[in-house]
Amino acid sequence: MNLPKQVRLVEVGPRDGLQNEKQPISVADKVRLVDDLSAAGLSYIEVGSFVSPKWVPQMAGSAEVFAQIQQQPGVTYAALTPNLRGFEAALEAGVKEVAVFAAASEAFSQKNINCSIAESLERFVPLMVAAKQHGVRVRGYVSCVLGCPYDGSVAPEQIALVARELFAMGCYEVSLGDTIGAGTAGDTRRLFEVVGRDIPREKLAGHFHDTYGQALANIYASLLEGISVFDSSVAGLGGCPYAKGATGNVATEDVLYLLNGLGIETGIDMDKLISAGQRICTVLDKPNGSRVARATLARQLR
Ligand SMILES: CC(C)(COP(=O)([O-])OP(=O)([O-])OC[C@H]1O[C@@H](n2cnc3c(N)ncnc32)[C@H](O)[C@@H]1OP(=O)([O-])[O-])[C@@H](O)C(=O)NCCC(=O)NCCSC(=O)C[C@@](C)(O)CC(=O)[O-]
Repeated sequence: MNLPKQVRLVEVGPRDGLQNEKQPISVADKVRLVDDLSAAGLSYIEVGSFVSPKWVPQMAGSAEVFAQIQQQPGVTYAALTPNLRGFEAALEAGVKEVAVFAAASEAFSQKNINCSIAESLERFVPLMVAAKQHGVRVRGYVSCVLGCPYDGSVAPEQIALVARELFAMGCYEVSLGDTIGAGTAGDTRRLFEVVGRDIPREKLAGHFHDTYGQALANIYASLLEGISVFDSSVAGLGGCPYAKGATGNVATEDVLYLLNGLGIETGIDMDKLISAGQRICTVLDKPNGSRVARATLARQLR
């Protein structure tokens, strides 16, 4: 199978990456991160989310972040919205693209958004109607596609079912999330093989957490299945508040290194990306989760 010539990276660091941080992060630092990422050539950045501040306190300042970032032409700045209320808040903040998120497992759906899968899909209907009225594009997520922290394994057919529902209600793309980062390359190929029977592969994306160190192998397996959109987080920031022990998303720098080595175009500048990641790690006072960034920075110090 031919690998795709171009890949789009969806940078989720400012949202998925920071949502789990316990320490307060200033709006200025979040804004700087988003601006650094657009300067590095990322064309899609998930900036924040409009969810209950009681559930995810770190995302409470998302409207201020949207107000202060320097929006660049050609860059999509998106927000996560779980319901109509979140969508309306995002709209008020000037957001032009949102994402809805469902789970493939009942237990995770309850823990994450306090309702069943069916109820979550019902909640999205008025949001989708409002999004259409306002010309806002909606991306979809399905969590727990390679295992659930509460229910264990989830059948690919169940994931296909939820993904089909999201398409049917108007999502233009659905990202399949290995929330706990436990999947293998074999699981990944089977997943896209099953989900890809009903949904064109160019409308699917991969979202891999790196808990078991398999994310790059899973991305390569996805490329072999014809997937060309991947979510990643600068410096490997993150973890999900409702998936204990799950580490961050695969680091954007590491995915870029893989893609550069395969001669696949992304339009991203590695040096600027590494600087962006290192800067936020300094702010958070935590080690850089990207192996490529660590190796590059260590070489520069020699
Ligand atoms: C969905 C709810 C709101 C349901 O929460 P609920 O308690 O069932 O809802 P509710 O309608 O009863 O509302 C409860 C309170 O929240 C308020 N509320 C209601 N909606 C909003 C809103 N949009 N924005 C702000 N506030 C809101 C509402 O007004 C009320 O306030 P109170 O009267 O108690 O003061 C809640 O469960 C929630 O916010 N969950 C957050 C989930 C989340 O952000 N999880 C992390 C992101 S998902 C993820 O990381 C996975 C992903 C996407 O990356 C892919 C992967 O890796 O798998």
